[in-house]
Amino acid sequence: MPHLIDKTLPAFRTQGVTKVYGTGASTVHALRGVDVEIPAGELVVLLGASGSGKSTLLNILGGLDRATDGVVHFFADDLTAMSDRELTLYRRHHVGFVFQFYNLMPSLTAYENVELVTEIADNPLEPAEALALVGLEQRLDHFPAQMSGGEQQRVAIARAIAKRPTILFCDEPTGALDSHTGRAVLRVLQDVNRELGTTVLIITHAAATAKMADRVIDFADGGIREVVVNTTKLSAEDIQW
Ligand SMILES: Nc1ncnc2c1ncn2[C@@H]1O[C@H](COP(=O)(O)OP(=O)(O)OP(=O)(O)O)[C@@H](O)[C@H]1O
Repeated sequence: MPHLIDKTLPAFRTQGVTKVYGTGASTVHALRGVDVEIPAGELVVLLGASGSGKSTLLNILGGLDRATDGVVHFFADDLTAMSDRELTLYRRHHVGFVFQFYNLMPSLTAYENVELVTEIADNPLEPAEALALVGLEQRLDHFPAQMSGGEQQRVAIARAIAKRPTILFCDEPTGALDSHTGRAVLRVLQDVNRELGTTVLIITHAAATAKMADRVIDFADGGIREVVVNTTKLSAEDIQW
């Protein structure tokens, strides 16, 4: 699989992406023909009611799942034409994930949790450097149980960015956090986008998060209801919810 990235192309272009789960009476049409472009380098927020298809699209863009129909381009590469092996390489080289629950190894320190990834990546950040980027340079030797929820989520972000992904996907990254801590986590995601140039996609139920985005994609019933391109953006600390 070629890994040359043509910066003149959008990071993602989808055409007619559908996803159908199940068969017969239990069929669910999770995506009903999604056409969307995500320019490289943007911070994009996906909003929409529960069950509207946001996570399904994120999982398809992230190579965790496959579309039932339609085409997904990642720069010049067609993800929908890739073998399972190629999709694994795509995830390994280009994609970082952050989820609502941090999924850290409880028996490993913050440093060791990040090191698990850097040991198998090409040209990674040093674990200490990744942890410093999320403001945890003082917590390298702490175990998850010794850290707050917001700190654990920042370790999870450090782990995701340590392999220098092209894209960082975040599914409800502040869902388990109070608004003050959530803002600190959003600030880190904003810094990753600005300082590393990583394209960042955030799914959230906190609609105010849209104010820090370059682009807001509003989902409804398996499709895109509206895409708004913001002319001005707020800093994460100025967001209220
Ligand atoms: N593995 C699966 N098997 C069957 N149905 C599924 C599966 N995953 C998702 N669905 C269904 O697909 C639809 C879209 O789900 P999805 O998780 O993408 O929505 P969402 O917008 O991310 O929701 P939420 O905000 O609650 O996370 C829902 O009706 C859901 O029940």
